[in-house]
Amino acid sequence: MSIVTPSGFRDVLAEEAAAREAITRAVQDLFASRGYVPVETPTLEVMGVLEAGGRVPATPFKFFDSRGDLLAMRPDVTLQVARMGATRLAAEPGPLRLRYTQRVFREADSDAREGARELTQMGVECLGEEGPAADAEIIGLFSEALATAGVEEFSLAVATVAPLRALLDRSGAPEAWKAAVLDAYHASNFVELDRLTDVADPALAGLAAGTAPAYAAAIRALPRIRGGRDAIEAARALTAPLGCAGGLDDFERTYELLAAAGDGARRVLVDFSAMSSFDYYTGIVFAAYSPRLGTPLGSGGRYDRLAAAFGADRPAAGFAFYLEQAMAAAADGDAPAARPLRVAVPKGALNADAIDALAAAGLDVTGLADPGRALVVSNPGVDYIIVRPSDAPAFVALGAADCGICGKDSLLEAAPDVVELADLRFGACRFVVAEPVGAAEAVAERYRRLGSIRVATKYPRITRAHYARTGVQVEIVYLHGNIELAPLTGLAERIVDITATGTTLRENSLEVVEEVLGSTARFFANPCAFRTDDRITALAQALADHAATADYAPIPGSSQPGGPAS
Ligand SMILES: Nc1ncnc2c1ncn2[C@@H]1O[C@H](COP(=O)(O)OP(=O)(O)OP(=O)(O)O)[C@@H](O)[C@H]1O
Ligand SMILES: O=P(O)(O)OC[C@H]1O[C@H](OP(=O)(O)OP(=O)(O)O)[C@H](O)[C@@H]1O
Repeated sequence: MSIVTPSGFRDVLAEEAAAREAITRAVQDLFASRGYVPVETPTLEVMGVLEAGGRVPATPFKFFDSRGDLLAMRPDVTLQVARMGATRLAAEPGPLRLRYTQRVFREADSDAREGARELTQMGVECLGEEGPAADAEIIGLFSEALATAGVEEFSLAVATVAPLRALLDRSGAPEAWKAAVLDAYHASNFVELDRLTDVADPALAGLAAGTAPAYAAAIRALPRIRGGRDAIEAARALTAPLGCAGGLDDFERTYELLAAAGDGARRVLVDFSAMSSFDYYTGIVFAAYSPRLGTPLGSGGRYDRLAAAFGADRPAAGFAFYLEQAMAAAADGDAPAARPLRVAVPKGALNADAIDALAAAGLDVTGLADPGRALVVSNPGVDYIIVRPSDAPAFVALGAADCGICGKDSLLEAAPDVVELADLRFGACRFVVAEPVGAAEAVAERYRRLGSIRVATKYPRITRAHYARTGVQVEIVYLHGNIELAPLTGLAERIVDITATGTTLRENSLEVVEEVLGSTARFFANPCAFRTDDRITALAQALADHAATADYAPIPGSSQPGGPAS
């Protein structure tokens, strides 16, 4: 027997437990003073209830009970409160102001780190109220709660989903295109959003058929709008001519109420990219970011239609934040505002072009091309962190770097929570499936006989996704390099690997049997850094401007110069 806690779970000892208790009491007292009453929700929820809300956060613990119901340990409390409001509280006239402190169970944030799987959420839900005053109450209370928890430095990125929903509804676009746009929004993938909204591109012929170009252009521009009241004006100027500005008047009124409350406006940043990973929100959405942390403190929004999914129509809004995140953000340390921008720079094949691009974007790259054995190069205003390209996503997602550069292949493989900001167009290569020349019959025979083929790769996630799409059974052999060796030595029948010139395949008598995807280098940022540090947006723009004029080789075999990955 191993005498340890399960992965991602831990004991909390007295000193920390006392601090947690004090913060919890202070925050719950604040909620109580505003008329919120306590509720508790069950640890387990029927999976179908969680799924009724749309996208659910990954929950690591799902199982069938003795009655055959599929249950999950709650990954979120809002869905449960909406269910409660639509069932046992359905007859209560309301408005209902509910507060809670609950443990939630989540899959660790990334493959790169085995994080906590049990976290403490504190939050409120207000059922039965709507309009700007109700929205301002919730956002203002969120700000006060974080301050009460000891978080001094944070910003609240606030938006409304109303204009995006209206643009999508009126765009005339096929459902598949709308779903792809929402996915790009949810993933904070500006590069993919730009690709999808380039509806004149023949490559999108089927997916975007019938999409009105003016709506596509507005959908592309909207998430780039951020600022104060001027940002609301800009969103109105963009969407009103298309009849999609509904909801912005209320949003502006909410902003005014927050501004009148003083503290609110100092913290609030209007940012139309601030779409949460949940898609049940119908009006305001917001998330709190600390410049000290790589992941948000918490988030919330208005979800008027969620209760309807459970059979009762009732407007609702709320928020929740993580106690553990608030305590980490409140910890002492250097004020990050004054620190240099930390950029993860790939060594290897992408290094020289990355340095040229950063120099063209105006950064001081002195010493970066020849750092010797140094792994960090510090110049005025910027620290370069020299990483293996496949590690760049982890450094940025976990907040050790503010932003970075690596191939789209490395991003797809790591699937990190980052904001993909620019296609830098260098490092063009393509992923292919290859096998020894003349082996086709033997591979087909093996598949007939055994029902699967062995595929060697350095990219198991990309490979698994490709075969899931094509419906072929494979056994993945994970290698770290010289993948071409696998079929030559009998370790596997095929490989999934990068090719650029095709020389390596040719010299090892391998031929391409399928195309998987194309890849170019990307500039990407930590979501918190992106929303708290303006230098990142400026750098992304400068890098994109440079990429637009630079003369890079296109993705081999692609008609689009430096074209995007699929
Ligand atoms: N032959 C190639 N031509 C063009 N681009 C390439 C080629 N091979 C790789 N790339 C691109 O350059 C990136 C870095 O490649 P490099 O060979 O430096 O990485 P690596 O040594 O394999 O590092 P890691 O093991 O961290 O992935 C790849 O992720 C891909 O985006
Ligand atoms: O089509 P080509 O221009 O010949 O390029 C293809 C080669 O480049 C990459 O290897 P890399 O240099 O990254 O080494 P690795 O095998 O160690 O990953 C890839 O894995 C191929 O081996």
